[in-house]
Amino acid sequence: MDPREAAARLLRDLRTGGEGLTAREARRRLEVHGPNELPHHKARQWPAALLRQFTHPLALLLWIAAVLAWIAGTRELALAIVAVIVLNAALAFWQEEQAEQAVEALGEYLPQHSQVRRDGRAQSVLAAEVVPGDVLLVSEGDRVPADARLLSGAVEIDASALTGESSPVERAADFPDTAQRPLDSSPLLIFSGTVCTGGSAEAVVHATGRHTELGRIAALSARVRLAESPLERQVRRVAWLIAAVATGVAVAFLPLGVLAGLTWTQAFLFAIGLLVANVPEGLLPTITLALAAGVRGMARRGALVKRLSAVETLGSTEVICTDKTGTLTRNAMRVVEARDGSGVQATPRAEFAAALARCTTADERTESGDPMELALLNFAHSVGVRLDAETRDAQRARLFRFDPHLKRMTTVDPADGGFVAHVKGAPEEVLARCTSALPARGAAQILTNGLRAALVDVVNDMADRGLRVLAVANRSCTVVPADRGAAESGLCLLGLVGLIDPPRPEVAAAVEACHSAGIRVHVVTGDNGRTAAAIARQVGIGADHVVEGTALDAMPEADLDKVLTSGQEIVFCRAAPESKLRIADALHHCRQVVAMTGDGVNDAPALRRADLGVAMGASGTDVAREAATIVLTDDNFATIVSGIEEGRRVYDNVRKFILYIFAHAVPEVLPFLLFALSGGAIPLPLTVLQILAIDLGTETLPALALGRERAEPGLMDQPPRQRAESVVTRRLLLRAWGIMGVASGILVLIGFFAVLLAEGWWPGSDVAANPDLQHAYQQATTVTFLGIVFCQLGTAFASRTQYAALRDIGLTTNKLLLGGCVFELLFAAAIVYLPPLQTVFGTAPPPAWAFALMLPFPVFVWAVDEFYRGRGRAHAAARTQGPEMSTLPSRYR
Ligand SMILES: Nc1ncnc2c1ncn2[C@@H]1O[C@H](COP(=O)(O)OP(=O)(O)OP(=O)(O)O)[C@@H](O)[C@H]1O
Repeated sequence: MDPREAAARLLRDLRTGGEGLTAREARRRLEVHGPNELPHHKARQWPAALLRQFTHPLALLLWIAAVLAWIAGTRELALAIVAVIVLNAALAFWQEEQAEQAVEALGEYLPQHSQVRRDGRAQSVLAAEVVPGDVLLVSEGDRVPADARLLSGAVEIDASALTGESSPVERAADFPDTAQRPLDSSPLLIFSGTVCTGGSAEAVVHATGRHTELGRIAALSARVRLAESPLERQVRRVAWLIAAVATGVAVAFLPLGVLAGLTWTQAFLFAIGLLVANVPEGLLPTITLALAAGVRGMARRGALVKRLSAVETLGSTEVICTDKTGTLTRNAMRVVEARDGSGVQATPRAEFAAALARCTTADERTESGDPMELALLNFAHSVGVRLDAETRDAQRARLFRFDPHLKRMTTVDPADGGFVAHVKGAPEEVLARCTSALPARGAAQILTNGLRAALVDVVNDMADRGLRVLAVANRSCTVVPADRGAAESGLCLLGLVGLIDPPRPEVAAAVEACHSAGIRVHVVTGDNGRTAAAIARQVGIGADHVVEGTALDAMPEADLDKVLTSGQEIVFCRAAPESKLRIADALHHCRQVVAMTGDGVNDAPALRRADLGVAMGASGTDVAREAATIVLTDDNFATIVSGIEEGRRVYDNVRKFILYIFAHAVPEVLPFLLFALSGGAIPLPLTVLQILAIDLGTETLPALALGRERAEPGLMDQPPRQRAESVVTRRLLLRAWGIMGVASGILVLIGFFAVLLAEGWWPGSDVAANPDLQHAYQQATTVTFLGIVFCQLGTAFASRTQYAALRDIGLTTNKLLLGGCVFELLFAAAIVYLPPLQTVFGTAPPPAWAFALMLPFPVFVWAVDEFYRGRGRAHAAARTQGPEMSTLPSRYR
């Protein structure tokens, strides 16, 4: 079948007609052709993904270490390293699978719908259920769900997803078709994956699912991999840095170890151990998983994130530019006030109500269409005028759609042998085109300057009360006007309507949360400045400055930058769709991280330009959803704020486990330094395999559990993180190494020496030569090992907060961490008490009193850090007594 053959033949070949299929036939075809989806190619890729885990550079470093250990004759160490590689690869593979699943599962939250004609009427069906032979109704903002051939109408199509060509192309049912290949563009065909950016058309579907052009291309191209986020990139860099330092330390240890009395082989093995222990190979997948968990958390709260990196960007959001209708307000419009042509409150005359009933594309019966137009239809109905949508559309002679630049819409309808143009739109636009006005009673009067001024006052008064005001006008004509200009001139003002759209109840609290989190909220709307400012103030947005669209257009870049960095909250009103792009651009230039909402086709460029494009899932167009990074399933402003909180929490948690993992470095390296610096007079307090047991065994689960920590109190009371700030800060290093690391290092050495000295050891004694001392030495290294495990328990609890006190979050609130600690202790006990493991790890059960000595270790390590954090809070509180109180985060107060 050739989709370019004559329409009638194609319809016959597809066994359908202009009225579409019956629902029953569509169901049958769905059975035959399968769902209109592209096949997932997930499972086939896993061997490659798993293999990647064994061959990434850090793993290769470990392989080299294993081979060297094997050559040096220590099979045990070589095998242990291979075990480490395998375990890590398995864990990383699992973590990445989880992350991918989290992102893939998002599709289920937001199924795409398409308009088709079935059983002779238009209806919305799941895009996955569109079948060949369906008649599609495509209009502005829709994603084309399948390959189809136009039957009537004309559309503008953005085919960039398919062809890479960025400028939209025209497609019309009545264009002559001279194209060579379909994709280059027969003017009659529209393809799955492209989007309609203007116009409307009907088209019959001829291919679905993998039989579409998109399906053919998708089958050829490999799966898109998760793009690396800046955080992951940063952490990768940190991981490399640490690997380089570990290698450096290991190489430096070689001569030092030999000088201290080790043989070259021993020193060599030791160096390898140090290297293996400190290469942070598990760091990256753990972070990917934390981000993916964040994606899941956000999806539960109604924000679908399309890229992992958006989680962290959300956390650093500084400015939100939001729409008004539907996002701040409920989008439940209702007419509450009507005025006649002279501005006096009155019940509308028949002409006025007829204009409302005709100048619309909404359908009251099916409740489809613009909510504002539905509210107007409802109002017309309440004053006695009702017109069924099909008759209205059939009678209409001409439609000039609502244009967001012109802010008005017009229909030309038949009346008394001639025609009437019905116009509605923003009052200033309509008034400027009126020459007369019709009062509630009597004949039309000339629209004098005095009356105009009075009407403007009335509009302002209504807008100040938060009402959206529309002016309605008409004009009789004998023939259908040739163009928009002719239809919309010399009008007679029929009156004004005021619509109320109450704010969403949860928005005020969300705005307040933004303010305490140091985030500014600007409103960008096509509505009147007074209305927008009134609504903004109702929900607590400052609206310190109102910028009209025309003023914005005339504003030089430098002035716009100044306004945007002034710290004020701004209402941009009567904004053209392009204004959003300009604002996004300016904020980007001022290096402010901006989340920008949008729902229309025209918003797509701004959504792409903003750091975070936020599209409306319920009311937005497919085009906006495609361009955005985040889709709100409930269109609610408050959901953005929940997303920001979630983003901050995830980022904080990444820091928490980096802190925890870093803290063990000091108590592990200090013993070696001591050994080397003492020239061997002090025996090595910790063996290589014991280090491996800590880093790659006991610590893994508590670290993962920290990635799931709940939000810390005061999280939303601090200013946004700076874009340039690294995930590893100086404060983090101070806490990890300088505070908890040093405390742990001292404690474990106390334990080690206490056991040795108690058994009669003295510096310089040869522990290998004396059998009694040999056992004491094994017990002492075991105490070092256990000491580190105990200290890390304290570190884990201290790492749970960055600023807050542990009592503020509760000791037992992270159940996963409690489980992780139990695992840590059981693992350590197995290494100390199970005979086969004793042989491998060189451990011996220490005396009971040593346990009594170690018991307070966790509390001590936690307490030093608690004291440090407490002092930080006290300092900040003292500073906030100063004049800059309001600029400091309240978590310090
Ligand atoms: N269907 C319509 N017919 C006629 N005029 C309309 C229509 N919709 C909106 N207008 C007028 O155009 C103005 C801008 O509307 P538009 O829908 O572009 O604003 P918006 O930016 O979406 O507003 P908001 O931020 O409130 O969602 C409105 O204030 C109104 O005066």
